[in-house]
Amino acid sequence: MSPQISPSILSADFARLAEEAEAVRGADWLHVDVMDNHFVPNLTLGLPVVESLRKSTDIPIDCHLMIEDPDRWAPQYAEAGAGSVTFHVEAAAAPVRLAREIRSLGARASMALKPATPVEPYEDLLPELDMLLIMTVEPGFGGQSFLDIMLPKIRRTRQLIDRHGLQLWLQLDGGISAETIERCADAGADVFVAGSAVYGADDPAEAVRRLRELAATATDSAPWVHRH
Ligand SMILES: O=C(CO)[C@H](O)[C@H](O)COP(=O)(O)O
Ligand SMILES: [Fe+2]
Repeated sequence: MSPQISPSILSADFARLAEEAEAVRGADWLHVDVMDNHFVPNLTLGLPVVESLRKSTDIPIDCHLMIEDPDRWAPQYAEAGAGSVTFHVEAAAAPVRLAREIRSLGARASMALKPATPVEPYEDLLPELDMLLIMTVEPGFGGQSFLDIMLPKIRRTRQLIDRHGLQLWLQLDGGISAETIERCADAGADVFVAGSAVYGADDPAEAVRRLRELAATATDSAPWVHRH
């Protein structure tokens, strides 16, 4: 799959969200970070904002739920019209049931792993998912530095996906920029969240194009691509 970019509105102006969505026209997704001040030490926004954003942009919404009790809340984000709903496995009581429920409501089901959560225990769950999110910072805040120590996990996950012949997307979130995206694409990721690197740029739409181009160039020369 050619690389996709999902700008994170965590780094946007929350008082002008519709305009901020327009500023990244051409992006594949709009990444919305929902934080509850329990699962992570920060508080952002919730369902009403997602419902409003959905009506004010054509860009599909990629909801990243950093909340406790996603089993209760995640389906409501699918019902609110999010195109993709990501829950954290560390918070989910029944991840398989939850992924199936999200899918049954018409959204893509995605599961996130914090940096210290290994992928291997979840190998058998992967067919239930449309996307796996590997956090490349500790969740909670934008603008943190990319954790290079995640690269081996990204490579191992790509190998697992390929070994099982799965179509699920591999998303990274945290510290993705023009400086880091190439090594991430080379390691096997194909969906990239970028907050500060996009909304901190003079021209956010141009920043999205440049990130996509850098990832595509790195992917073209990555050995894993040719195994398909
Ligand atoms: O989930 C997140 C933080 O928990 C954000 O999506 C992420 O941090 C994006 O911001 P940046 O690209 O600036 O790191
Ligand atoms: Fe996020």
